[in-house]
Amino acid sequence: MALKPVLGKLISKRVVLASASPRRQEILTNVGLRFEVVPSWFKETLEKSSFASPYEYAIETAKQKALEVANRMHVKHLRTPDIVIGADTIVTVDEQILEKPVDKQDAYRMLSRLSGKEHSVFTGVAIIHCSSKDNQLEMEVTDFYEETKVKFSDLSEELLWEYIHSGEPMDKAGGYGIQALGGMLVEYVHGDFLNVVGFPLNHFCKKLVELYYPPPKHSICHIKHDSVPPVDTFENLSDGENESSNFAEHKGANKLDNSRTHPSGPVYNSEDHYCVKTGFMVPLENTAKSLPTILELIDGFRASKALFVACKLKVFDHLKDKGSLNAVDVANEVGASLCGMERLLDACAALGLLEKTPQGYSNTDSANTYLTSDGKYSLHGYIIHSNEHLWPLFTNLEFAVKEGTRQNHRAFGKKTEDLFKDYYHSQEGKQRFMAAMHSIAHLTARDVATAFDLSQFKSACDLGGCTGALAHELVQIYPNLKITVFDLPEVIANTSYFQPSGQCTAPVTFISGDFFKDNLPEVDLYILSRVLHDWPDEKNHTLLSKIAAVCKPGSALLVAEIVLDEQKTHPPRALLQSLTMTEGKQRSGSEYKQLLEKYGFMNVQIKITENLLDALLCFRKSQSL
Ligand SMILES: Cc1cn([C@@H]2O[C@H](COP(=O)(O)OP(=O)(O)OP(=O)(O)O)[C@@H](O)[C@H]2O)c(=O)[nH]c1=O
Repeated sequence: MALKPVLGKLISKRVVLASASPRRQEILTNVGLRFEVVPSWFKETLEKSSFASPYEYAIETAKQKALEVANRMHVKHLRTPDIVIGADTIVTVDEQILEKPVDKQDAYRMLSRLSGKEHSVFTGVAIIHCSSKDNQLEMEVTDFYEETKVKFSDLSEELLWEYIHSGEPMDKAGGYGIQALGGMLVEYVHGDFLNVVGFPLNHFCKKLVELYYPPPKHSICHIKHDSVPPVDTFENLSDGENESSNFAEHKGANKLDNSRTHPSGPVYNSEDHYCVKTGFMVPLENTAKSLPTILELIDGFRASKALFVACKLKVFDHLKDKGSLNAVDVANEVGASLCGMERLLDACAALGLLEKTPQGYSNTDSANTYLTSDGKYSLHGYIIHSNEHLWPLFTNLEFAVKEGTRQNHRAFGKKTEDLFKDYYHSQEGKQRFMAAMHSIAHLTARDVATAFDLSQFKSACDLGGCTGALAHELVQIYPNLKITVFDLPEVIANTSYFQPSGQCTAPVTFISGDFFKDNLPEVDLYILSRVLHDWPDEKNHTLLSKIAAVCKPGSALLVAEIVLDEQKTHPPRALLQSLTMTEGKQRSGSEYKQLLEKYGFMNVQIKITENLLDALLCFRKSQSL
């Protein structure tokens, strides 16, 4: 299938997936779609009895999820997205709609209803095209649904509970995940498997074909018995010499239907495809589903380096201050050659980081937010660290893989310990390292702080809390919390630069110490953010034993780390990070649980936040170890 023409239509657009579902993100990423994830805040509380059929409920929920995100992004003066995609998956059995279970008992009720029976999985999808006129948001909604039938084997009580205790059912409609352990419960699947997983990719692509490649009038036909238009392949698509394939220009000809995908709607007939043009087309035999991803991976390093250099030269900072500038001005501001700067600016525009107009170049909203050194969620520090520290390490990745050791000696001519000392001894190195840590901590702080309700805790200590970014967020959310940031003296001495302005910083105090050696304060809640993955087992043993010794029964430990899925293949960021780590390691949810339980921390709860860090909360059990 030549997928590129259809997905290629979205390449220059700002596509937003209004979903927190990691499965949806993965399905769309796997086919090379580039999008941002903005989970919807729409509560799934529509009155089910007011819908004539379950799929109408799923479509309406999907639509509301996407509308909420489109409106929120517009109102917050972020750049209005071009396309917002929302989806909702439900399971229906005996005319009942099953969504995500609220607790284990609920999961039990759902799974025992599904046992031995065939049920339907519906995913409703809404694609919203947005535009902004006079600051008014205009939206055109296209929606559709897909149904897949699934049959479960008879499930014994034992198997059912074992499955529930695996934790898998909790964030999934119907209380199962067909893509993982839940697959073992399934006798057959009739229809699109990915629809069950959470996103009907095939139907989605067909819908895009309908929207972006409307048929010439003579090819319109009506079909009778299918909710899916009969476009069997995407290969014979072209931009058409006289046929614009631009969505906006075609709205009239092939008006977006705001209703269900209806059997009698205008659709393609697969035999009537028109005008195959060269250009964007990739011959069928040379193309593969994964080609866009592979090409992106091949070029990924160029994009990263272009971003790093633009940040290092403070291009985004200059553009933020000056508004729109031409290449000559930017080159002069940063002391670069004109021809080099022109190419860099064009590359940044192509990557969607800058806007290019006849007047010059200007920052996109994302660049202002993330890439300037004083942006609201500035990643500048992390980008500079990536350029100066991680890039040289990755250049030596081949040696790291062959030798199984960190490559600091090759990358920097220094052993790891000496390099670390250097960091802390040179003011520049220290600030750079702290700025990198601060970037990530600040960006993730809200999601980590709200992953669990922490209002019961009165005192907390963030061990290795560095600049206090998480601590400051915590005290904003939990005004009764007093929190201590505990870190090495050389870190604490440099925290003042990172303190938030306009916020009362009194409930956050800083203590110097080495958490491997010094006494830890007695508090209700200990926090380890991005610590455990970094150290070898012996060091974690020392640290967790010390926390366990001082932590009173009922007190808790909050851990913020990337939590791998049980197959340890997701999220890719964590696995790529591991490539240059040799002492520590990334862990799955069950591995963290096991580690924490070993030190007497029970009731381990895990929250996958969809941000760069996930969160785990556990409580010190009452009897001593
Ligand atoms: C049947 C089944 C469902 N799911 C997941 O169930 C969630 C449904 O809930 P939702 O309300 O549609 O989505 P969400 O996860 O709450 O995300 P959001 O879009 O933000 O509402 C989605 O995750 C799906 O993948 C699986 O992963 N595997 C399966 O076999």
